[in-house]
Formats: sequence, C-alpha cells, structure tokens
Amino acid sequence: MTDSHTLTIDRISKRYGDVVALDDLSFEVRPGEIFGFVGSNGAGKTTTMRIALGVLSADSGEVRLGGRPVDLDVRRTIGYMPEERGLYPKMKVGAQLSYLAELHGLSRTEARSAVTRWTERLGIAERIGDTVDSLSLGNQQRVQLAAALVHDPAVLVLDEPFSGLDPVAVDVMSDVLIEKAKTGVPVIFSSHQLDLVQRLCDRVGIIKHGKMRAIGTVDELRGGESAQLVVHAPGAGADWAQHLAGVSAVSHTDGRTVLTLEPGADDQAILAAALKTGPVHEFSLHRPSLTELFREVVAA
Ligand SMILES: Nc1ncnc2c1ncn2[C@@H]1O[C@H](COP(=O)(O)OP(=O)(O)OP(=O)(O)O)[C@@H](O)[C@H]1O
Repeated sequence: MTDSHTLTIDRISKRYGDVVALDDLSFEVRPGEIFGFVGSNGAGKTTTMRIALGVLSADSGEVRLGGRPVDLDVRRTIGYMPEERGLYPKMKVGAQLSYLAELHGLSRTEARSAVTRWTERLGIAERIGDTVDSLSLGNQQRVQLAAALVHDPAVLVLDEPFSGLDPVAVDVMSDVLIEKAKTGVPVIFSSHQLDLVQRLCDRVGIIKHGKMRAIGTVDELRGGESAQLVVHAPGAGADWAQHLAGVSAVSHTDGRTVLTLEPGADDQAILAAALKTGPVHEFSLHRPSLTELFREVVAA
C-alpha cells in the first residue's frame, strides 16, 4: 500500500444548531500508522469519524482517502466501528458478517472465507450460529470489529473499540490493529483509555471543542514539557545540584532531591555530580504520561 492511502481530514467544520462540534479541524492518518484520537466527552471525536465515513456531512471542509473525496465507492473501502454499534440483534453472527461482506463487494465464497478467518482470529468462531443479542457485550464488540474487517478495508475508523472489553479481548483487539497497520492500512481509533493509547499508537491527536489542540508522537507531545529527575543521595548536601547546567529548579528533603530539567539537559553529567557526593540509591527520570499531557491540554 502506498501514500495514496493517507486519510486526510481537511478543514472540516460542523455545527448542530448553536453547538460548534468541529471547528476547522485538519489532520492526517498516514498509511501504516495507528492514530489515537482522544478528547473529553463531547470534544468532537464521533462527529469527526462519522464525517470521515461519509454518514454525516460536514458544513465545510473535505475528507479524502488517497487524495480522493469520500464518495460511495470510497466508503466501501472503509472499515468502520460505530460507537453506538450497528448490528442486527436478531440476525445470526455468521449470516450477518457474510451479508455485510457481500454488501462491500465480496463474492459469497470470499465472504464465507473472510467470516471464518475473522471469527477464528477474534475468538468468536463457536458463536457463528448464535444471534447477536444472545452474546455478551464484549463478544458483540468482537463481532462488530469482525464487521469492520471482513471486507479487507483500506482504512480502519473505530469509535471506542476498546470500551468494555476484558483484558484478553483488549490484547486481541490491539494485535489485530497492529497487524492491519503493518499491512499499510491507516488506523484511527478513539478512546478514553489513555494508557492503552500511549502503548499502542504511533501518533496521538488531542481534540478539544472541535479543534486539534496537540498532535504528534507521545515523545513529541512531551517535547515542550520539562522532565523531572528524582535523585536519592543520602550523603549529598542541600545545595549539591544548585548550579548544575540544565537544571531549572531543585527541591531537597532528607537526601532526596527533585530536579526539574530543561529540555536537552545532560542527565549523565548530573549523575556524575551526584556520585561525587557519595552513594546514589535512586536516580529516576519522570516523564509525563499521556494522561498527564491530556490533563494539561484539556485544562489550557
Ligand atoms: N445529533 C446531535 N445533535 C445535537 N448535538 C450533537 C449531536 N451529535 C453530537 N452533538 C454535539 O456535538 C458535540 C461533539 O459531540 P461528539 O459526539 O462528536 O463528541 P465525542 O468527542 O465523540 O464525545 P464522547 O467522548 O462523549 O463520545 C457535543 O457538544 C455534542 O453534544
């Protein structure tokens, strides 16, 4: 797959009456990347994903896949998992998935083999003859993911695919997303499980009030943040670190020093300085987690 499969959200805006759901929002999901789309409740994630799929129209702006505006043909190449889930409760799992695969253009034989492959992969093969509403919510969600995958989509757009899953199902879902991304498919999913997003995603976008407030790898998002270094050197005096290069603040209690580092500070030089004072029992760098970055962006 080539760059022609980039998903481009280009300056989309959407209002519901007086509510501005999306405000000139732009970003890209590149081929082969897993993009985590995060934001508070009501920030605009579902609205963006619905517009990306073409089930909701934007007031202005455009969504393109591989440079091509999302029309009916392009829509058939998108694997979508809606937040509200969209399965027929009384239809059997296998029949439903085959039907959806055929709707997306697969022959009956292709559809059957795709259904077998994905239900096995997602651990629901033995439920193929059961109606959807007889399954637990987590298993319904696995069926929903199978529905997004059976037609071998060129892009995956998943609205909160991990919510309500047990840890084993989270692992299965994660593996499938990684596997699909490795084949060059752009994958975007929304989630409030930020530890999972941090672990899984190549890049993350934080949306607030319909605008993208921060975007990049977790390391890039940390770029503007100062790291903190905790040093436990019981023999050190209170002022051992006062004049070290790259240190912007120091607090010292009972031999334990917390240093705030400027970007690019040389932590090894600081370790050498600490060792000059005697033994060092702890030397640990604390970098903000995605959850901490998220809180800062949302509070700003
Ligand atoms: N059909 C609708 N009619 C009116 N307002 C709507 C409608 N759908 C969404 N909104 C509003 O648009 C804004 C964005 O909602 P959206 O569902 O896209 O947010 P979200 O980020 O997906 O939230 P959550 O994390 O809670 O799922 C919110 O203020 C919401 O109340």
